[in-house]
Amino acid sequence: MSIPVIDLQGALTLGAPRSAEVAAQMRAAAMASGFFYVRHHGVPAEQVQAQFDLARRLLDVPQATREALEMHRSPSLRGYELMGAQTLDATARPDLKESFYCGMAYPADHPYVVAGYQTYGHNQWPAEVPEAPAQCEAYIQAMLALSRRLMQLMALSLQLPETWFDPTSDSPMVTLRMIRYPAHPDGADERTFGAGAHTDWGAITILAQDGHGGLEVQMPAGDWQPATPIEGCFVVNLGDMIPRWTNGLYHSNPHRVRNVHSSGAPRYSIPFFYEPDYLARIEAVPGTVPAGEAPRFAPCTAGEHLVEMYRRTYATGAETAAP
Ligand SMILES: O=C(O)CCC(=O)C(=O)O
Ligand SMILES: [Fe+2]
Repeated sequence: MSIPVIDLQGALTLGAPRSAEVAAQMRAAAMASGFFYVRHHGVPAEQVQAQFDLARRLLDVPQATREALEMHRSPSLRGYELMGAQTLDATARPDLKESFYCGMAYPADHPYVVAGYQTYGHNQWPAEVPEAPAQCEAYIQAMLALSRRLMQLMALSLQLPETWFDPTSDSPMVTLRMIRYPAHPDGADERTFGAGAHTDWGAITILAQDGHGGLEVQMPAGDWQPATPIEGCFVVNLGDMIPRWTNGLYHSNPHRVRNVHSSGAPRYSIPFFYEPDYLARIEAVPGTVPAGEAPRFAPCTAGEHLVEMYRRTYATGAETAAP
């Protein structure tokens, strides 16, 4: 089994002619590995390239800046993740990666910012990269539009009205992360990873990766397959909220990274994590719980779920954090 490429041409707007065909392809992928590539996604190649250039500048700031803007200094866990700070697979060594996190610029008087909900507001930007806030906000808006459309196609794939999930997206929790993986060390043991095996926690992840490769996905049979970079495509994968929403019909599969194919160069990747509104209730949608059976997951809010996942993978004891 391999990871399918889904062509979004003719399916990028509500009711577009290829929507049903694309929804059927999504359903098949979601019931298998929970991973697929998207082609003709509407985001210009130049914008993606510019984001990689920015990632390099953001991660090249002096170490003192990275430490001063360390993510746990921000109530919403935005800023720099230092090398080795996260352990995505609790049985492995700390991840060999560093990253910069940012999110949507919600205004200070937004009720969720006022309430102090994690992931709302409070970005930390390095003075060395003055173009970062505006450029990241534009990229986030492009990713958010694509995420919302993918959620509409997912609704369609579940025989629901295309707009079914729209009300859960009023004030979404979104995280943009720019990651750098150093070359995998020579002689590294089998417990060493750039990102240890994990499932994503949210709804949809849209990943831009550079040309090196290194991402591997665990297929339903248990084997690990490379998610080889494909020019012009994003990798999309489903996070843990989707099995909750679909009573386990759709999957969020484990994946991991080892930067072993880059001939010693660092690997950059830019995942965008789309999660619904903090207060959105995540429970099985109609048609997914067989008659006479109880739902497989207890209902929860999206915020409760996310906060718990950050707590589990960062060793700092902070109440809240994202893969
Ligand atoms: O870098 C990658 O290719 C994947 C990163 C990832 O899985 C994550 O940040 O959740
Ligand atoms: Fe991930």
